[in-house]
Amino acid sequence: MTEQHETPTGASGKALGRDIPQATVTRLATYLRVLAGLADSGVAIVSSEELAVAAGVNSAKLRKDLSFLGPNGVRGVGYDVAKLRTRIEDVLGLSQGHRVVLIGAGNLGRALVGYGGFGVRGFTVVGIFDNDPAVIGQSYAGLVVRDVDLLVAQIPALDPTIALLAVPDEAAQDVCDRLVDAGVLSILSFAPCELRVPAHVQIRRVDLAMELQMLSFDAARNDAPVLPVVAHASSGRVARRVPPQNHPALNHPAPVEPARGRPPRRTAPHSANPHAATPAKHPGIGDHPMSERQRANQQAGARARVTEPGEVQS
Ligand SMILES: NC(=O)c1ccc[n+]([C@@H]2O[C@H](COP(=O)([O-])OP(=O)(O)OC[C@H]3O[C@@H](n4cnc5c(N)ncnc54)[C@H](O)[C@@H]3O)[C@@H](O)[C@H]2O)c1
Repeated sequence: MTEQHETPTGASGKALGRDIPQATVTRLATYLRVLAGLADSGVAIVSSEELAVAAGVNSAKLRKDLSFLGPNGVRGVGYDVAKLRTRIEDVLGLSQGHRVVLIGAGNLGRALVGYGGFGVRGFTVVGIFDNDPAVIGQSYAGLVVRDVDLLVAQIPALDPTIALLAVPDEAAQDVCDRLVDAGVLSILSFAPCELRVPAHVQIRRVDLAMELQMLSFDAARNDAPVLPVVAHASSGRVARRVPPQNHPALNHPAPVEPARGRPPRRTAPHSANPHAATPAKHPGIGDHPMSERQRANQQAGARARVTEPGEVQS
């Protein structure tokens, strides 16, 4: 995500009476996503190592991030998933949920309001505005598109906390000004142009073309073939998928001969060709019976990695 302007201290920092670095806020959103998955799997307690692995950060960074939330977790036991989730939601200002208005019911706008993931995360679209007579009055996601000329008059009743801007570039500043006049304090713009807002208004800009350019640059810099890539929507971090055989998790050392005198270690039968590229088995997984918690955590970790297999941070 391309950050355009932000107030120096986010709402989360204000809520705690202390500053939380923006990078930490971004990672908190990732932890929240992982915790939601753990909770769905019935996991009640999670260790910092498990949570860190599932979130794709090292555990020291995770502990540092969570230290901004005040006392959390029990040494040697872990974090209470439900409590930590509630705490992060509080800090991110998500506890009450958000009411969202969309301006621009075109290709992108309709896709956005049709995306079910916003509602699950507490973002409810409460109003849609457009200026095209052919679009006004149409229904999307159960909402009738309103005339943008009524925006300033109708915003107070809708009481949105966030506005999504999905209008063409040339209309973006005018609509942005109207939103500010109507008292909207947070705007997420998909128009790639710069927008001017007063200092008390937070605006973030999603410039997908710029994200693609950054990936292009990354590929050129590494003089590598362009590989499938993933972008972390929550963090703006860009990652490159690497071929599975290059994934660090598969770079296990070669088997070591058992020490003389010790009983040989039981291993899976070798393939006929000892040099065949069989996938390395992750130590520990499958070797020992797992507790319910470990199994749930493994699933959660796997799920978290499903969208990011073989990635390395660039
Ligand atoms: N579609 C994409 O994949 C995509 C990707 C990245 C960025 N964007 C950006 O998102 C924005 C929207 O793109 P799109 O493809 O949905 O465009 P679109 O033309 O399909 O939709 C734009 C909508 O905005 C409405 N509109 C125009 N002027 C308006 C105004 N003054 N007030 C209210 N509504 C107004 C139009 O009637 C239309 O319904 C653009 O700035 C575009 O650059 C789009």
